[in-house]
Amino acid sequence: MASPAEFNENGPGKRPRPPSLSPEQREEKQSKRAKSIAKATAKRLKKQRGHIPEACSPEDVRWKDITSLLGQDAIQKAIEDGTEFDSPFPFKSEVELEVKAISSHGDGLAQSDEEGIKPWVVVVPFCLPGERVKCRVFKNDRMHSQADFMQVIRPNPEFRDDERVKCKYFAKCGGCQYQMLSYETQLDFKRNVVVKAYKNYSDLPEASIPEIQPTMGSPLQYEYRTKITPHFQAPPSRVDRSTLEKEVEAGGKPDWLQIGFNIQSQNKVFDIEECPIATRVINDAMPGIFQDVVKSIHTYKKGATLLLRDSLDTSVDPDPKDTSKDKQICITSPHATIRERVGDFLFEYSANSFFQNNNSILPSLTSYVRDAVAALYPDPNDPTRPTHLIDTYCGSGLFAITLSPDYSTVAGIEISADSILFAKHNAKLNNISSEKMSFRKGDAAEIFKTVSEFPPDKTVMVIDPPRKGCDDPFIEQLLQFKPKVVAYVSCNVHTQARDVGKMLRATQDAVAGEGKKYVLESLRGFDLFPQTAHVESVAILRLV
Ligand SMILES: C[S@@+](CC[C@H](N)C(=O)[O-])C[C@H]1O[C@@H](n2cnc3c(N)ncnc32)[C@H](O)[C@@H]1O
Repeated sequence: MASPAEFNENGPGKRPRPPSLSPEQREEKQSKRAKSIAKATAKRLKKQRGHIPEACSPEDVRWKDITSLLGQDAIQKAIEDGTEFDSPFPFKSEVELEVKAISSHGDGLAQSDEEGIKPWVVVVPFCLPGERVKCRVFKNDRMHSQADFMQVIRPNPEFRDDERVKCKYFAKCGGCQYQMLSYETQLDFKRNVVVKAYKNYSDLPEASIPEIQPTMGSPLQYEYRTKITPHFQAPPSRVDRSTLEKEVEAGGKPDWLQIGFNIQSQNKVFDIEECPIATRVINDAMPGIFQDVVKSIHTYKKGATLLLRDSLDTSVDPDPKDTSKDKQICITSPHATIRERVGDFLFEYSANSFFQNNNSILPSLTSYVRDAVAALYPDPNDPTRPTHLIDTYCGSGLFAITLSPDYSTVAGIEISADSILFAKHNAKLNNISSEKMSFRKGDAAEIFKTVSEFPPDKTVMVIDPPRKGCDDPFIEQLLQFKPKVVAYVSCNVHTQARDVGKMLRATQDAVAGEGKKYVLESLRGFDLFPQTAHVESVAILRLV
């Protein structure tokens, strides 16, 4: 027999019908429900928004790689189910996974092969597609986790040969994760980064993107880096300064003092004795420089970053033609002047300002840009051949000076006052007259105010911005000025793809039917940083 609770006017086992609500009560109830849904949605969106990375940021580039591995359907389903943040791998769990792909930053993208595990990617450094790895999860994010590499369980011999690794800190240090690869494979992987960048960020039809050329390799694959910046932390507060002073005077090195680079994925420094990608003079100078830090560590209140830069000896008079007195030295003062040769040109710049960090590839890089533009005008008597060059984001004049033999008039612009002083000095050093070449300090977009006498249809514009790429006012003014050729050199192929896409699309829309639009003539990656996943890229655009 049914109990009173089970037996009611609606019949046995049925819930009692709630008393009917007045219209006001119903309205109040609906409004409460709407508010609570809005609050939950806002909370959820806030959580999600925190996870939506800025376009072209490293997180966004990684997300594109993850999306491509998981597929849009799996992501859409997880969003609909509200499970895109529910990791199957708890924090600190140790898991064995299959590496399915490599990200644009050189990390393995791994997945579980266990049945029933939801679509999820684990980003693991130091492993390669086709390998089985063991890793420890340290962060969970949207549809992916990040993990520390622990061990390769099943290597992929097609790619990996650990005998190739030259650095004793491999997999402890966060850098140089491609050392187990042949150099050929490193260049292939980097070419694929350029391919993906243009696919994901240019928003251009496939037909507008030329076949991406093989990545230009670096003549030196170790001992190439002309600048390194190891760092160390200040004495902990528990340490008594005078005891410390006595300890270091007696030749001791406190255990807590580590001078070097950060441990992979940690904010913790480890001691280094060498850095095989840094030049020989930097490695030779390193022990003495570190010893000076140890001796004076009691004087530091904060941690510090050291600067070690390879330079020609600047106590010798500079001579672009005479290399007989060239001697490499290691410079540590940020206020010193650094000197380098690039092909037949000599450059000087302030130690604390920008200069490319791999001198060995600079002649190939600069002559590639020069030749790629010249190749568009194979006939030397072609009256349409460009005569004017504008070097934007010019630093101390690298492209303006090395390309200058092909042009009658050259202008450069750069935001750093120091670099502009050196650009002017470098023009003189290389015997280029101030009538032919001028530099000014300012935001890149300001160049358009000063080049009114430059004929746009005979002007080549080099663009070499920082990682964030060009800002919109710059691109807008470039599109008004319309230089005949644009050579876009970039240390971030993703922002380059975005900017090149804007330039092509804008001219396509603005002058449809008139026949004046930018086309992408060529695209090529440059390996300025062998053993790392980083790639630079040169895009040549022409107005046709
Ligand atoms: C990637 S470096 C290239 C420098 C030079 N082309 C070279 O290869 O040595 C980018 C340069 O852009 C400069 N820069 C950054 N923002 C700028 C801006 N808004 N306008 C002009 N120059 C800028 C930096 O100071 C830096 O020298």
